Amino acid sequence: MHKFYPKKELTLISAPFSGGQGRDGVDEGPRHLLEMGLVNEIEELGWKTHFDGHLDFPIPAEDADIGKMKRPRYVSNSNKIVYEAVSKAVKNDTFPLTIGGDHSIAIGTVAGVQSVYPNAGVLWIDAHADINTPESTDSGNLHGCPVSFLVGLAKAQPGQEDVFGWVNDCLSFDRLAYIALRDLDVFEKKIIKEKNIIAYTMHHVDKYGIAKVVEMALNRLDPDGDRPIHLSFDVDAIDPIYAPSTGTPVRGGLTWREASYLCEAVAETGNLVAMDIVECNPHLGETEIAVKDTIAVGITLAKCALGDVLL
Ligand SMILES: NC(=[NH2+])NCCC[C@H](N)C(=O)O
Ligand SMILES: [Mn+2]
Ligand SMILES: [Mn+2]
Repeated sequence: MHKFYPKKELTLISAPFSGGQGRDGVDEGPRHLLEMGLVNEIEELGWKTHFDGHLDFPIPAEDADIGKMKRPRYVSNSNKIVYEAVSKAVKNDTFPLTIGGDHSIAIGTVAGVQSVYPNAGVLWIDAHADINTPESTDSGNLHGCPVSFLVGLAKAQPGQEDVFGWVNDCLSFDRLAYIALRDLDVFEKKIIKEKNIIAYTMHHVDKYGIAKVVEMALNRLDPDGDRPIHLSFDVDAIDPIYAPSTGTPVRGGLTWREASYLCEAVAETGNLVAMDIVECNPHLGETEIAVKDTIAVGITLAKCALGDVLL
């Protein structure tokens, strides 16, 4: 029996949002995941699935940059909607599986889970750390910043409109762990070291193997084995050989099986309470097969995390 969701019910939250970065198409990710049979695959694993349709994110009439931040009001308002959907799902004792959309939507998913499980740990699987602050970001793209809002590093500057004021430092540094990192900005490296954030790069995956890395990450994130775990999975953690259709691909990533194993191992803890699958962009990719592969790996990750076993 599932520790947190004994009814084995799931709410599929579709967040077709692309405002956290500049490339069109990532908002089409959810539609492709659904068309390739995501719901059916989940239900075959015995999860009763609720799906109320795609979330709708109104575009603000006025949305000037704030400092370097692009589309700050759009990102903030949309995340409030994601937050409500996720916290409602958890309160109804249904597993929130959120499909994006770009990774900025994890502001809402993590804050939503934390509102019900304030001791939950977050496993952030990504080539990137997404912990830039509105000051440290080079790109101004908020999908590179969600973690900084969650851990309270991002603060509105004097005289600036505080559009993200509602995200109140819900995550402590010791309840965050990274796996698959390989493309960090200077500030991100500095803050990970300074705050002693649990972080396993691809170097560690090479050195210890994925099984040991997941074990070490979980032991540090959840020393007593009783913490709810939120898995936030950016498909660019996976090598572009397997998942090419994503906005910021980085070579040298997880293999298909390493990514699947990671999800299986998290499922085995029985403590998984929420999952995000983000950054599938069906507009990117050289061929139709490239797009299909990327969507297929997204579906595989969900299945593995929801308890699918090979035999
Ligand atoms: N969720 C992502 N794919 N993030 C990529 C972030 C890239 C870069 N670090 C930035 O701040 O813009
Ligand atoms: Mn990311
Ligand atoms: Mn990434």
